[in-house]
Amino acid sequence: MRPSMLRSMESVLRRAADARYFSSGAGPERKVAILGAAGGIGQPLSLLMKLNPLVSQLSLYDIAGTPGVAADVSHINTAAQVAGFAGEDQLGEALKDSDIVIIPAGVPRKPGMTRDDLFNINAGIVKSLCTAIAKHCPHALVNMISNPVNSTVPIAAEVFKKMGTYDEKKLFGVTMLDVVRAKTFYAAKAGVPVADVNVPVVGGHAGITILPLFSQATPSANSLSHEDIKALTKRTQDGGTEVVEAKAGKGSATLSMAYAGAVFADACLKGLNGVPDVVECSFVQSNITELPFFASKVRLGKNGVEDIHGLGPLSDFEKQGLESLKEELKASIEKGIKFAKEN
Ligand SMILES: NC(=O)c1ccc[n+]([C@@H]2O[C@H](COP(=O)([O-])OP(=O)(O)OC[C@H]3O[C@@H](n4cnc5c(N)ncnc54)[C@H](O)[C@@H]3O)[C@@H](O)[C@H]2O)c1
Ligand SMILES: O=C(O)C[C@H](O)C(=O)O
Repeated sequence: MRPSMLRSMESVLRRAADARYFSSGAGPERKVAILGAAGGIGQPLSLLMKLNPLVSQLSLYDIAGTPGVAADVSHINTAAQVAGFAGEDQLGEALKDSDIVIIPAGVPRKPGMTRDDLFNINAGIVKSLCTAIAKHCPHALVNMISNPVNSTVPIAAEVFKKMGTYDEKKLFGVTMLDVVRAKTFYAAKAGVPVADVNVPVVGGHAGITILPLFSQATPSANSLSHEDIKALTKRTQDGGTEVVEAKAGKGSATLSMAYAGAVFADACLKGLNGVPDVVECSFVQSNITELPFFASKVRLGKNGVEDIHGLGPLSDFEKQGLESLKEELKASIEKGIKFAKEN
């Protein structure tokens, strides 16, 4: 038998073994903490993580309201043990021994606001939560949802550096909702089954910094015109604003974000548990461009980020998009770093 055939058989067998291992519920013990668990994203995300068989302990923290959310979710007959924690006094206990911390804490946008308008409030929230993470679970993977992600991830990195716990492989800006949207919009336009679709989304998570690479979408749809691709790109970049306007003052995406956050956390758990070839897009410390943080496909493994994929071949339209996003993304990253250094 050829070595390449042997290798691919080995990989099939490994996947089958993984599937049996996890579906039996016999995986390693994993604790997931959600900070901001009583909020619009936090509640449905708590529900979805309670349904995940890879989670053994689910720790729900917020400044208030979490005992109720935890009691409610805890009645679901799945294996994860749920505990609710409210108020700063209980933050340490909520975080202790966590493998993954998901952060949807902070204020959402109202119509007319940019994500950067949230900076003044959310930067401080993220800073204090990350300080507590560094103290109580310094080895956890951190999934940052709070906006503006282009700045909150650099803030988290600086806080961890100050505390001496920074590991760039363990800090993720959650940009999965951009991928979820790009897949949905592309499938509808191209007339292909949405479950089969893959679209990388790179850059950052705000307006033009969100760059979907439809030229790399699969299954490929040659029927789409340049105008179609431009419109799909714009809709993906404006997806958050579409929801903010439709909610008319009652917040931003919560349900689709909870779904996207749960998919991304599941990928992180699979990576930690040694499942091979887990690849998702995320905003991470990166050197694939001149910017210090950048979203692209990353392979997730036992240490968090195992590999950062390059951008791959880009269309002229995407090359232009890449150049156009750099100035704004650089400024948002620098704003986060400056805040963390000065506060
Ligand atoms: N990354 C993304 O793709 C994405 C998508 C949607 C929303 N978001 C962002 O997620 C954040 C939350 O959105 P939401 O709709 O859930 O808002 P929300 O107001 O409904 O919930 C936020 C929760 O955070 C809690 N909170 C505030 N300060 C806290 C602290 N110090 N510690 C713990 N919890 C605290 C609040 O009590 C509240 O329960 C916003 O910043 C929003 O912009 C990001
Ligand atoms: O748009 C927002 O403010 C929330 C979030 O970043 C989103 O993309 O839905």
